[in-house]
Amino acid sequence: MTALSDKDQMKKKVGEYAATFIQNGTAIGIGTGSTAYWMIMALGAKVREGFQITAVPTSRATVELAQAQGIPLATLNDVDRLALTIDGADEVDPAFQLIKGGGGAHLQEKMVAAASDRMIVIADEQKLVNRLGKFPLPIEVIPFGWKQVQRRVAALGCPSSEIRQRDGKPWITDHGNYILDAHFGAIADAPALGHALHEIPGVVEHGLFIGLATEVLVGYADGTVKELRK
Ligand SMILES: O=C(CO)[C@H](O)[C@H](O)COP(=O)(O)O
Repeated sequence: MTALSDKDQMKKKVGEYAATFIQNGTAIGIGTGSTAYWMIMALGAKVREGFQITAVPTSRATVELAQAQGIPLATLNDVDRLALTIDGADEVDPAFQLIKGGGGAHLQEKMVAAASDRMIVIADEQKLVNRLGKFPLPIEVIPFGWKQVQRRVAALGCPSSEIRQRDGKPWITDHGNYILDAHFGAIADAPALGHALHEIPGVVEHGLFIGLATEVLVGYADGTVKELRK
């Protein structure tokens, strides 16, 4: 097995640490991405030791990973509320506002987080920012007429954006849509921008997570994990 990079070590530490927050007998949301991967692997080990859990996955990729680990799954329609969601992020600011959607799963991730009593964000230290916006903001859009959405996004102060591509073709989300990656630069008022984006016909969901994260766990290069408080 190849050695993990320093960054992957941070992700592994924080993902595994987060799994210790999961309580036996609860229903939880499980995130998507390379940090959530380690939390799901650790959860799989707990399940094999007899832990009783029901997990609502946030993407098809997470369904496959969790199934391979033998983690019992449910859909969001099967549950009333979730005790906890654990998920990664692309950027985290001091007010625990997030940019998510680097993996294009932010639509389901936001629905699952919103149905959860707590959202624990797991991130390596490189994800911490003073102001959101260096990471391009993922916006899930209906393929029909997406250029109209792009114009409206530009009018909100976004100088450039592009449809996410794979192998020269638009990358398609789990829900059959495109992702518009919008380069806003430093975002002065994330809640206001989030509301404005929701006013654009054709926007399905954007990657600004406001008022959802309750706790942030950060993995540092020295191997430590810190729990941030607001
Ligand atoms: O929002 C996400 C997927 O839609 C991920 O949580 C985010 O992109 C962070 O991913 P990673 O842990 O691989 O850096």
